[in-house]
Amino acid sequence: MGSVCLSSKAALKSGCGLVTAFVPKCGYEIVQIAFSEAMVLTDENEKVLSNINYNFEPDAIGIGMGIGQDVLTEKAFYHFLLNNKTNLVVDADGLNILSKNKKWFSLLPPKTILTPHKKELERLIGTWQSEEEKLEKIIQFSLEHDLVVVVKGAPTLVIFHSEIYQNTTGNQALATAGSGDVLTGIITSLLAQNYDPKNAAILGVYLHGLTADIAAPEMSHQAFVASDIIGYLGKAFLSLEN
Ligand SMILES: NC(=O)C1=CN([C@@H]2O[C@H](COP(=O)(O)OP(=O)(O)OC[C@H]3O[C@@H](n4cnc5c(N)ncnc54)[C@H](O)[C@@H]3O)[C@@H](O)[C@H]2O)[C@@H](O)CC1
Ligand SMILES: Nc1ncnc2c1ncn2[C@@H]1O[C@H](COP(=O)(O)OP(=O)(O)O)[C@@H](O)[C@H]1O
Ligand SMILES: [Mg+2]
Repeated sequence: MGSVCLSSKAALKSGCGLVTAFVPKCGYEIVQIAFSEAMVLTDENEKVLSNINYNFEPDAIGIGMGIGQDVLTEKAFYHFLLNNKTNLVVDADGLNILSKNKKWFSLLPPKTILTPHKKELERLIGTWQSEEEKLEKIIQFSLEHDLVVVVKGAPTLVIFHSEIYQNTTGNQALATAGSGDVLTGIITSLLAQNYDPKNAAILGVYLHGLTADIAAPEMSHQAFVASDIIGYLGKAFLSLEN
């Protein structure tokens, strides 16, 4: 549930106006207490997502953080993809479920943003023997399914069709639990604010890293945790204006 709190808070503190978290019943109090600014809708199931539905049209959706891979959730994810037309960011176990059902790539809206770390990427596109082969496979994957791929790492790359953007911010302070969940919240928020998916990914990755560059000299790499990324977003946005 922590990953949902982190990505919801990151989204609201990246400038979108409203955030609704969709969680199993067990998550209702947790999210509302952890982050009262988020609205919370619950699944009918106590423990896992079994039926993803809501009666409003979000501007963007981020899905996958903390959702696990229960068979009920896989089925719910499939039905969600069948009906969804909203701009989408898929992360974490959302990526892992896609990797187990590769035919579902065709259900993703155009320019859907995927945010795999190295292991999630391997599950999506298979293994590679060199950096060149890895990039070729991702470009092929992006062209074939019209996807924006955020290749998380040091440095992070954003790949869209045959375009490769290398991020210039960030440091080892980001190697901490939940920092990817926060990144998904930031990118989803920018997508909801009408940034083109490629630019939402590029700007989101840049801001995410920038928080660590600003914070590390003030609080060390060791003591920096995912919530600090959220805490330093304001300074990161302000530094863009200089
Ligand atoms: N506070 C929370 O609630 C958190 C929840 N999280 C959720 O936990 C679930 C599992 O996420 P994980 O990413 O931990 O699990 P994964 O199973 O996707 O990745 C874990 C394994 O992948 C490999 N791996 C991960 N990153 C790698 C890298 N950069 N290079 C090489 N190998 C790597 C390692 O073998 C590791 O054991 C997700 O749904 C995620 O959203 C995590 O994001 C952590 C924080
Ligand atoms: N040494 C590093 N330098 C820069 N960024 C890093 C480093 N290690 C990890 N990161 C960043 O931290 C984030 C980790 O994401 P992820 O593995 O999904 O974390 P989690 O699932 O715990 O939220 C990615 O954005 C990655 O680029
Ligand atoms: Mg992650």
